[in-house]
Amino acid sequence: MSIDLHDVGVTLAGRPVLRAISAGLTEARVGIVGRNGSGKTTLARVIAGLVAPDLGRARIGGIDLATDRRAALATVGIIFQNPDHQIIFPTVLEEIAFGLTQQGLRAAEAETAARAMLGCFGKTHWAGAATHSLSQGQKQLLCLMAVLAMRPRVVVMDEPFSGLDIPTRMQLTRHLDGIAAQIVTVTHDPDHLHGFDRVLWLEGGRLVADGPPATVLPAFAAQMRDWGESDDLAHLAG
Ligand SMILES: Nc1ncnc2c1ncn2[C@@H]1O[C@H](COP(=O)(O)OP(=O)(O)OP(=O)(O)O)[C@@H](O)[C@H]1O
Repeated sequence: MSIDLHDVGVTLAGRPVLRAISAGLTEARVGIVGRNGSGKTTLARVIAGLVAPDLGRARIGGIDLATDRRAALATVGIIFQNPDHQIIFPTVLEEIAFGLTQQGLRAAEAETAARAMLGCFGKTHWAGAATHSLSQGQKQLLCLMAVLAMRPRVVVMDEPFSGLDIPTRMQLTRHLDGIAAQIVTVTHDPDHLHGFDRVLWLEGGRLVADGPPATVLPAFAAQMRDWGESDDLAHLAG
């Protein structure tokens, strides 16, 4: 898929949060890095069609997802930073089946497809489990399965590893490695972007670097270290 961002600007509560972001993203794995408040989540939401740019335009495969919600549901899935903000149903099966019914499947078809998705991850025994009883890592995996069940061509993930212990993170990474969809991952941790094809670095809502991880990540890490060692809090993102 081609994610086309052309001069994207977003203003929230009277403040510019994204400014003149332009990029054509066709790579399979794209990372978005930046400090707290740099605009990463907002850009992820623009790409997922949840936030319409105030300036410029954002399209995926030529479709403007902010105005065509039906196309958005069929094309792109988003996994939020906190799975508790995403999960709404009492059981795992219902949670996965919901998106499928939204896409037009009958209840029985959706349930069959949801069970098949659980099977892909070796989790058929989770079907009747109460969603509130899952650990954070299990909830992240549930959100991933719920999104993948809808067969999106693009998956946007906002800090998918926050709050996960190392084994859970490794398991989730293995699952993600096998996914054919284009993945856009937001993170402030360069270590989470091994094997990625391209990295966008945001600072104060602007794109300050865009290129291969081997170029962008060392520069980003060096700048973060510099600011971390400085006592001048004027560097803090607002
Ligand atoms: N709904 C909103 N209304 C007003 N301001 C907002 C809103 N959402 C985000 N902002 C502001 O926009 C800026 C960018 O926020 P965003 O969440 O996109 O950054 P981020 O890089 O994802 O941060 P973090 O790493 O802390 O999650 C911040 O200054 C934030 O306070």
